[in-house]
Amino acid sequence: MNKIIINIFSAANTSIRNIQIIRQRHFWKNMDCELLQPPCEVQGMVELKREKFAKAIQIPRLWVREEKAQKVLPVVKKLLLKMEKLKPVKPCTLNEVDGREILLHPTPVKQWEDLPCNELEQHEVNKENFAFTQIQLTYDNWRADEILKAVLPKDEEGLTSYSRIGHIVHLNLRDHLLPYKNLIGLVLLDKVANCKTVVNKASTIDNTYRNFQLELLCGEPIYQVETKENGVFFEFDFSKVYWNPRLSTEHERIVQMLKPGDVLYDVFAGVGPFSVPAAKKKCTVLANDLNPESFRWLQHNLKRNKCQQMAQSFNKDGRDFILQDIKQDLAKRWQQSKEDENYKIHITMNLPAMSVEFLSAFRGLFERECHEKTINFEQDNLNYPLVHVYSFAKGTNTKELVLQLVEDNLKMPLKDNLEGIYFVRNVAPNKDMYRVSFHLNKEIVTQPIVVQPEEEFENHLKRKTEGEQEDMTNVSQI
Ligand SMILES: C[S@@+](CC[C@H](N)C(=O)[O-])C[C@H]1O[C@@H](n2cnc3c(N)ncnc32)[C@H](O)[C@@H]1O
Repeated sequence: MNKIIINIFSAANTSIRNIQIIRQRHFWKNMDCELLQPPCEVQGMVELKREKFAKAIQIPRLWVREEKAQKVLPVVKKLLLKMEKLKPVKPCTLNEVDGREILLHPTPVKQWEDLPCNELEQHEVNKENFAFTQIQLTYDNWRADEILKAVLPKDEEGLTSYSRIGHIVHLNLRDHLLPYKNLIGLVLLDKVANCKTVVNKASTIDNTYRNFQLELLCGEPIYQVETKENGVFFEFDFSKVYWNPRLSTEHERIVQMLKPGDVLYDVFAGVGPFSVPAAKKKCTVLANDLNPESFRWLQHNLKRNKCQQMAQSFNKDGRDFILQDIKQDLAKRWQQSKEDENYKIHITMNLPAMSVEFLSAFRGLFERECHEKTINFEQDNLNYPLVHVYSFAKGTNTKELVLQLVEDNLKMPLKDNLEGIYFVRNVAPNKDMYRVSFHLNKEIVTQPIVVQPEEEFENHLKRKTEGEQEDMTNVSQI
């Protein structure tokens, strides 16, 4: 089953140019036609009463003899009334003659003259074949977005999107929509194909393992899902690990950079959206996550995709992973480094609220080896990893801000070794997620951060206050 992010009011995201194209092609939006909207009494409904959506309306129709139907249908195809669970063409016997009733859209067709009359008359279909007929609309005839548009307050932003993770629909409802949460859940459960569970993000992600705190809105409390991202299968318990389908494009960007034979060190691997496709691509992978549940599913997903022989997985703090496992693997590679080596080494660090703080672990990582000359840092072709570190930034000049954050934490400016700063996604109004990609270099890995005694004392105080604040508020974001 696929994960998807659905913009349920897709027209809201359609550019003006696209709307014009749609108009030229003669597609009429049902919700622009009052007659085809749900009854106005449903506006503001908090408890879902499906029967309140029943509505009888008069619709233009053509009746044609059975033997003429095949010729006539293409002539009026663009004018058909299209709604959920409604067949616009139905068998219909009139005056004991077998024929078809063709329902037409009431926006473009108000009278016989609105039809391509000349063409129709060539098929012996004329004004007598045209009339208005009554049809009964029900809750079943509208899509989820149409139902919600009719119900939710008109003066505030409606439900614009939701995420799909296997059978789970995941919402992040704004405060003004909370009174409608049960109704929204039921409508989605009714209307989204294969949906069995609807959950709402209960609060900001405020725990170490970054998994969403979920509130079950309706359906079964089953959180074990199977989903597919970029052609790779993932299984996990959505209530216990971090998974965000909105990152699938970014995962794909990184995986596309990798070639068979490359190396990936994934510091905050989660259930493996970078590591599993990389291992599948025959890269050597060292993947780590602190959350024992993520670690378990990471191992499972490597096996599930038959690539566990390419990967080693670790369940420890990211700093220890850098200081111990990345260091050991890199040291081995650098000691055995050959002239014609052409694989690349990548390091992914996706814990955007905090990843930058782990960068200091690279400073002086090989100070001793440099000093003792067990690794030759004078050689030109040393294979320095390309680090992809993710960070959030708020306000304006966000791109400059993330670079500043990286440099502040590395305590070193990025110069030629800066590969690029890339916008990943907008996380909240005024808050963006970025990737800063840069190469480690000799200065970074051989020169430790020198902390002045006063600065050390200040940092100690700062860490202490920050720690206390975090304990008190316990709030941070993804
Ligand atoms: C934002 S998620 C990213 C997961 C995955 N790489 C992705 O792109 O979807 C961050 C991950 O870091 C893990 N994590 C949090 N703190 C950590 C730490 N100190 N050391 C290692 N992993 C940590 C969490 O359990 C979570 O799986």
